[in-house]
Amino acid sequence: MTSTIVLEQVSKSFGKKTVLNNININVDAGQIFGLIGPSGSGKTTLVKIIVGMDHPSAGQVQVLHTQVPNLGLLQSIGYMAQADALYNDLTGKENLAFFASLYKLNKESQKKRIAYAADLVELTPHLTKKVQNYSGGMKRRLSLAIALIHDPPILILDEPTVGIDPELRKSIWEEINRLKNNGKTILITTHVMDEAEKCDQLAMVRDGEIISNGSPKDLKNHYNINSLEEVFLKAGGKKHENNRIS
Ligand SMILES: Nc1ncnc2c1ncn2[C@@H]1O[C@H](COP(=O)(O)OP(=O)(O)OP(=O)(O)O)[C@@H](O)[C@H]1O
Repeated sequence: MTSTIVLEQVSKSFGKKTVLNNININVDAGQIFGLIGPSGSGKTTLVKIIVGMDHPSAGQVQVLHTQVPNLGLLQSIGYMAQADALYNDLTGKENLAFFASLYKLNKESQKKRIAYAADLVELTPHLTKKVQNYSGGMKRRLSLAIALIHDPPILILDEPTVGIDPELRKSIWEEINRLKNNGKTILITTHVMDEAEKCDQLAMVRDGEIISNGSPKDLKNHYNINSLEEVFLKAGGKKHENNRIS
């Protein structure tokens, strides 16, 4: 298997506060990799470091065998941040077109990709409305569509389904699986344990450290319990053990 995202001994401090401590991660192409952990555990900081928006205080990050940060890599990464970065004065379609042009898609591909991405997140009927009139969930959906607009091989999604209703959440997950089957690498952060179940590999983050990792099944077998929720609670109490289990 080819590793498309590799983190080696990544640490990050803000002033005297260490928020990530010696993180090692390998994500293969065609894999859904889930980062799960409580609020404030360091998931977003980790994701920003992978995208190149933040620098680690120590350690190395490579995406597609290229050292991060690298401007050229942005073309290969679809990033959905936790806070929506949208232009409120523009319509949904204009937002999509703006990002498509940043990625230098030609007119024909722009049209196709906008139609695909808007349809995926069920925003087609709302494309001509200004984003300032969108609900919170619609903004999240537009952000997801933007992350997908240039058909990148790597998708990094920071809590993509927060504020999205269960039916659409289901269809988004179907699409995430389809993308994975097409060889894309998907790294996702989530608080939702039934979403964690859908990942091929998980890393549980707590207080800036990976306290446990492996497939959902590995994690459950290791702790001899049936639900990831319980694994999470149990693993949290054993922070200092070496919990590499696969
Ligand atoms: N720019 C910053 N300066 C100082 N501290 C920061 C900064 N960014 C993040 N932190 C701190 O780093 C820690 C990890 O934050 P982070 O946002 O990565 O957590 P998270 O796991 O993504 O949380 P959530 O699930 O709520 O999004 C927190 O204690 C946060 O306050």
